Amino acid sequence: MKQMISGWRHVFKLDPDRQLDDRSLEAVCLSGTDAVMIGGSSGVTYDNTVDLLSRVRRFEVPCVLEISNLEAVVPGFDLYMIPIVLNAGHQDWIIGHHAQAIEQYGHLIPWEMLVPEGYLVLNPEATVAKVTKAKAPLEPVSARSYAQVADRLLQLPIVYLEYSGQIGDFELVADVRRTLDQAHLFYGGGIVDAETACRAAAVSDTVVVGNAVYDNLAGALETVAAVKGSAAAES
Ligand SMILES: CC(C)=CCC/C(C)=C/CC/C(C)=C/CC/C(C)=C/CC/C(C)=C/CC/C(C)=C/CC/C(C)=C/COP(=O)(O)OP(=O)(O)O
Ligand SMILES: O=P(O)(O)OC[C@@H](O)CO
Ligand SMILES: [Mg+2]
Repeated sequence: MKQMISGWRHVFKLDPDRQLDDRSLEAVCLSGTDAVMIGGSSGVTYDNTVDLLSRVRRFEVPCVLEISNLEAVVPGFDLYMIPIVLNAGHQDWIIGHHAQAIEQYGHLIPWEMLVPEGYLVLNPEATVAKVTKAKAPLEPVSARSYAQVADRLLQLPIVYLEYSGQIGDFELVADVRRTLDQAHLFYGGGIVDAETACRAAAVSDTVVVGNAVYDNLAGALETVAAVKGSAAAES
């Protein structure tokens, strides 16, 4: 499981709550990206998730579900990504919903298919920040400390610096990356073209591109080659 993710440099995140026509979806799936992640912080339902999964499954690209809502857990994905929002303002988003999920589905959970993600939500204006009442923005020293909780103390395989909807502070991202021991660093937020993608690729392990798919597909598609042609962040 971790081996699969450690090879990912570029991921497109598709939102079941947004419309994407067949030609655009085909371009995304054949773009050379390493994976398509399906998820969003609001409006995700069982029906719109099944629909998007079945459309992506016409292509060979790996497809994973990022669970944000228990009602929208659909079988048939390659992996299930489980966000743990480390700087959430309420424990529900750190472990509460997770415990409830296990209480409800414990015997049905395919543990080997679950991948926990230690999220740091860093754009206070994003829907995800509002939903989770995230303590954001964070000073670099706090971001580094949260990241080390995820990486060293909890041994999470992924630290996800989430700036959804906004370009991040790449100095902070680089700083966090340098503190990591074993976790893989996902960066997401505001990547819209080759230039922004190269900057993110230089300081992270995996670059996630979401909104640009819907807002500027040509720019979004440029990000694949840009990320894959960039040297990874140094360990
Ligand atoms: C095979 C099979 C069917 C197995 C099912 C077994 C099962 C039920 C497993 C569940 C196990 C488990 C522990 C589940 C956790 C359940 C859960 C609801 C946890 C909470 C997750 C969480 C913290 C969600 C908060 C929101 C969040 C971090 C979402 C991630 C996606 C994200 C940030 C999207 C960005 O959103 P976007 O809409 O783009 O934002 P903008 O509008 O700002 O752009
Ligand atoms: O939508 P954008 O801003 O590209 O962010 C990508 C992803 O990190 C969202 O969860
Ligand atoms: Mg979005």
